[in-house]
Amino acid sequence: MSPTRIAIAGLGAIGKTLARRISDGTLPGLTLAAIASGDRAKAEAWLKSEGIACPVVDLADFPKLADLAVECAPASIIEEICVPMLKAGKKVMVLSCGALLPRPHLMELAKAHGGQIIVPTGALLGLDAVTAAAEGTIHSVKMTTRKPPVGLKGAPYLIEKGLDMDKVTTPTLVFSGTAREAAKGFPANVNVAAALSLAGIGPDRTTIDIWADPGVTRNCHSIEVDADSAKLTLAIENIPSENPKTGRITALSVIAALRKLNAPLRIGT
Ligand SMILES: NC(=O)C1=CN([C@@H]2O[C@H](COP(=O)(O)OP(=O)(O)OC[C@H]3O[C@@H](n4cnc5c(N)ncnc54)[C@H](O)[C@@H]3O)[C@@H](O)[C@H]2O)C=CC1
Ligand SMILES: O=C([O-])CC(=O)C(=O)O
Repeated sequence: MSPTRIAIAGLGAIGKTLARRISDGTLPGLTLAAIASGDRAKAEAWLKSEGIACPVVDLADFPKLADLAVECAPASIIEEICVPMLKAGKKVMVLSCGALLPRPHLMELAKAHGGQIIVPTGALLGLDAVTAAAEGTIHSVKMTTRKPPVGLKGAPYLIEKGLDMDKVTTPTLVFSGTAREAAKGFPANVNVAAALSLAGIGPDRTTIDIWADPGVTRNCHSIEVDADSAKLTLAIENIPSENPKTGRITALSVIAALRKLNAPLRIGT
């Protein structure tokens, strides 16, 4: 069987970890085929320093070079990454999944051309159980996120409300609303809420409270799901990566999902 060719869009905290792990050959049946970066020269210099041989290309070139593209770039360029791949009937693994909520046409494009959008569990946990519960009836899904203020800095919602994260000295509830509203107001901070909503009862019935908490050093998410099959109480404390907004486990979740693509034994839903 020929190897599955993987492209990476975005060579940041997640993309660099992926590039290292795919190129070192520890993921059977996968090869690193292409990378797209916001800064081509910087990307080429980093790849050289790591001894990774991989072309840096334009996003439009992905469909001819790769079978699956991992989107780990700013949410604002999700269309540029997904549209060419999906039109070619290929797969895209999307990390900026909050940006999927206002873009149902991307799912339609996947359906029309036989492509697929894969949202990995990412910085969260329990999406296996939530998707299983969704095959029955889920009554409610509530999430609480608690991050160090620096992990929320720059969010459009905070800027709009004039909330300065440098001035937060006590735990502060900065947002309470639906996953859809959270994805819009915090596009680089709570993709996890979007993933949870897509797994369960959708972005308008999934709710989230976001706390800026100077007392925590990790990105903490807790989830309560009430369903006719089970009651779930889930919690994760993510150690930040080189990007304080992004937990280290996110790239590992992508690697685990990629490993499952061709695995002879597949664990979990
Ligand atoms: N679903 C989940 O559980 C999680 C999702 N995320 C999301 O994943 C995405 C990536 O996260 P990080 O790696 O931490 O971000 P990052 O900011 O470290 O890296 C993003 C990279 O994209 C590059 N980029 C900018 N414009 C580009 C373009 N036109 N083409 C290609 N690359 C471009 C930037 O130069 C940067 O290196 C973010 O949207 C983040 O919010 C992060 C953590 C968890
Ligand atoms: O917890 C993390 O590490 C990242 C996070 O919330 C997200 O992007 O959704």
